[in-house]
Amino acid sequence: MVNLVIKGGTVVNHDRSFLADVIIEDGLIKDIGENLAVPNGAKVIDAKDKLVMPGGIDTHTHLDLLFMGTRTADDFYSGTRAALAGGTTMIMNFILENKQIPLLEQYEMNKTRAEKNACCDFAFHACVYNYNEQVEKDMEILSREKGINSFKMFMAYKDVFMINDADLIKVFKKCKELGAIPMVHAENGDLIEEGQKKVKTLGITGPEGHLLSRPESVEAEATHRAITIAHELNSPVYIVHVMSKSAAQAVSDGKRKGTVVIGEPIAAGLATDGTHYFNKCWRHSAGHVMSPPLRDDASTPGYLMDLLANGDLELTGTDHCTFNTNQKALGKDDFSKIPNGVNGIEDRMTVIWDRGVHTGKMDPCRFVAVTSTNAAKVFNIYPKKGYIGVGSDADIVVWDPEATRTISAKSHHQAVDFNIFEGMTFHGVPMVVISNGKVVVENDNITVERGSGRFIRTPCYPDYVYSRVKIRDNIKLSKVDREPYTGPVVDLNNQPNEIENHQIPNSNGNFHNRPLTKSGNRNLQDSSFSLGGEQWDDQNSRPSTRVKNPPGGKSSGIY
Ligand SMILES: NC(=O)NCCC(=O)O
Ligand SMILES: [Zn+2]
Repeated sequence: MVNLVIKGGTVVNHDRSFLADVIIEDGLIKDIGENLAVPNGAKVIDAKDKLVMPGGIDTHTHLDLLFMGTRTADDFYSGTRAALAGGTTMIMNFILENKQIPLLEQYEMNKTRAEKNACCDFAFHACVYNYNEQVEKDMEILSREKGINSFKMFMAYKDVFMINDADLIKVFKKCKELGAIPMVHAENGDLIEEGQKKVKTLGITGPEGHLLSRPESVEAEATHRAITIAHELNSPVYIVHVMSKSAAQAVSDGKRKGTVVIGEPIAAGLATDGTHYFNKCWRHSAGHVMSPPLRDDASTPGYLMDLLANGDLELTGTDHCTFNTNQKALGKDDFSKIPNGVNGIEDRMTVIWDRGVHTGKMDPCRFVAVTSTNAAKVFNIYPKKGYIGVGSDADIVVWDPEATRTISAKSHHQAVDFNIFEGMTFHGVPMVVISNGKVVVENDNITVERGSGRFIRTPCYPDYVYSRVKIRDNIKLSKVDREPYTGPVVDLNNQPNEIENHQIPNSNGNFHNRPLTKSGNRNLQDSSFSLGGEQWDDQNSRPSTRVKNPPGGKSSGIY
């Protein structure tokens, strides 16, 4: 393999940055230091005034996915090529096939496709739609033998992928037993079904119906539910694509309560918004349809970026799931049939640099953490990935922080004919991208090799996620030592009839629900309201019940 030397740049890791040269040999980082000698025959990359950072890890992609009746525009080749063009050197794709196909078979199908076509390294998350013995067995094999440490469940897509709460809890428990990470798509699928019916009844068929039928509260409720389940089980939980302020707030609150919750915003949610659903152009509007939807509150992207900067949100993906306009058009007369998904695999790094670092919200080290290192830690592949250190994989991006890029579907490398960031100019551009020790992007020239990407196994029990869980599991609840109760115990077989005891007819023949007090008076918790003006205890003497002067004074008006 050709050796490389990156000369004179500023190495940026998640924890510090420093001036250094980086020597790469056989796909690995061989040495890091100032003024290193250039080995014979090595190619030199001038990184003066540039940043040398770990290549991005996109935690959430859907390449080569058959979804809502049609296959994504980007497959493993075009998708990973575009990823590299944008400075991302590893993707994590969802195994999401027809749920009738056993999970293990789904895994083999995806692995074969990716190994043949991917140009950068890849890992997988598996999806689980229900729980039974077969699923349990497959989860065990996937996590113990096949290198999968994450399982996603959909709380939405009713009758397609949606899992019920009882099974969701079982999968969480199984994940915990295996040291895997339960991930959730958090939206309330039942409420979405109601929302879609309601919106259609109003005659709304266009893409705005997508947003209107999936309001923020539907996302926030499911996010809160998933975090509550995790909290009660002392399990970690990973919330994919946090799209709204209130869902993000649920993640923040969960963290404050001590739940091990990992929140993943995506490029789309960090730089554009749901006002596009109201655009007069159907193509434009439908091009933004994804789930959960972008929010029509224009301050949401900035809010999500704030939380990404302060640590409440942890890492970033794209949910890259692209459909061309003629595919989106499957829903031209019914918004609920528009294939869900948007682009981002190529755009994410630039978008986050611009909206995160260029705005002063985060420093370059935090940028590295949220685009690469934290993903490597969460999925247990750090410091092989996500780090510029001796022995780490040579997945590196030489970054120009000042250069700008104007995004357009005409010039991007994603196979889709639409880009949600069309015409937007962002600061921060990859000048050189190195994948597995090879230069694959240099000044806009892309030289990738189909099938060169390797499958990266993600081992169970990542410390970053599980160390707190393990400690807490050892903290046992202790009982209170006390003298046993020796007094009488009521005999349940010898009770007066409950109905006779509790329901007392009033003079109208209606029933009050509470028994008399010990002194024989009406229980004040019981309503004394009667339309007839009569009270069931009218015959008993009561302390003054007539109010001559009502609060607020006597009225002399007519009313
Ligand atoms: N997100 C989306 O709109 N499409 C991909 C499937 C999913 O993740 O929900
Ligand atoms: Zn997704």
